[in-house]
Amino acid sequence: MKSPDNTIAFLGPTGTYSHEATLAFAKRLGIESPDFIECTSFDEVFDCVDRGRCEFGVVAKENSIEGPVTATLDGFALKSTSVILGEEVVDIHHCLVVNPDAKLEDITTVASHAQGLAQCRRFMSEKLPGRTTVTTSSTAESARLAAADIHTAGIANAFAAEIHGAKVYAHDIEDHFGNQTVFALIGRQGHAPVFTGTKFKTSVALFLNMDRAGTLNMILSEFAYAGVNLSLIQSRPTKQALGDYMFFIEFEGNANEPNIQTALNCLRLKLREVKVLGSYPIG
Ligand SMILES: O=C(O)C(=O)Cc1ccccc1
Repeated sequence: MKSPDNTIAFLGPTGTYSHEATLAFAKRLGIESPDFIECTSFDEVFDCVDRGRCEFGVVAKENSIEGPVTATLDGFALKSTSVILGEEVVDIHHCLVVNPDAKLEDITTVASHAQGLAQCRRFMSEKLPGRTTVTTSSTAESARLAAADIHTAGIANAFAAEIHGAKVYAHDIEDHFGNQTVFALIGRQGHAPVFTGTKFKTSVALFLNMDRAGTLNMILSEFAYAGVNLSLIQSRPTKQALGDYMFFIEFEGNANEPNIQTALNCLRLKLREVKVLGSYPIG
């Protein structure tokens, strides 16, 4: 039986980009022999952490081509009580992976995680036009499918191809040079900080009272007045009613700094909820 301590949940199986981020976090945390829980979705990672099945989880937060990972933002904002403890940037180099006996003309279907498919649209329309696309739970899962079926190609990294028995047909098939994804290390609500640093970033989810003119302007003014530099603002539907949105905001600084506490307390007076998702070192 695994102990929750030193156990990290991530989007599996072995060979995903999440796995790579998880190994980097384990190293930074100084965990010598971590136990892992391989999940089939970011939702499941949140569940594992929220229910105390593991101490840590790893979720993809933002991609340089596709932008914020909406499943993760929704997890933080609407579902989970987990907090962000740190970030790790992973370089993403996708390969087209196929069964060792497959030729390109055998391929009728291209499978991958939604992020993988979205990051390789140009390659697919040039080299594999008109093929059926299938969304898999992860990139490494698509390598596993490709290894088992001569007609299915996957989009995954070379390590995933190697361990799941697929062959790399083409390297670096992503649409843009410098494709990177930021992963978040998460822990249960109230988890003590695990990383130290000099520069911090804070993530918050803001829920409005009602749809009123000037609310976004008011939110931005509080941050501007406190001299807080925003690095991300994203609106997401609350899923309560059409047109009902919340804001996911990230800014430089730590939630325990006085000017930031003042800004957040002012927002608490005017908004339905201010959920601090975590302050963690960057850079
Ligand atoms: O499926 C994976 O490997 C993941 O970790 C999710 C993902 C997919 C594609 C780019 C970045 C993260």
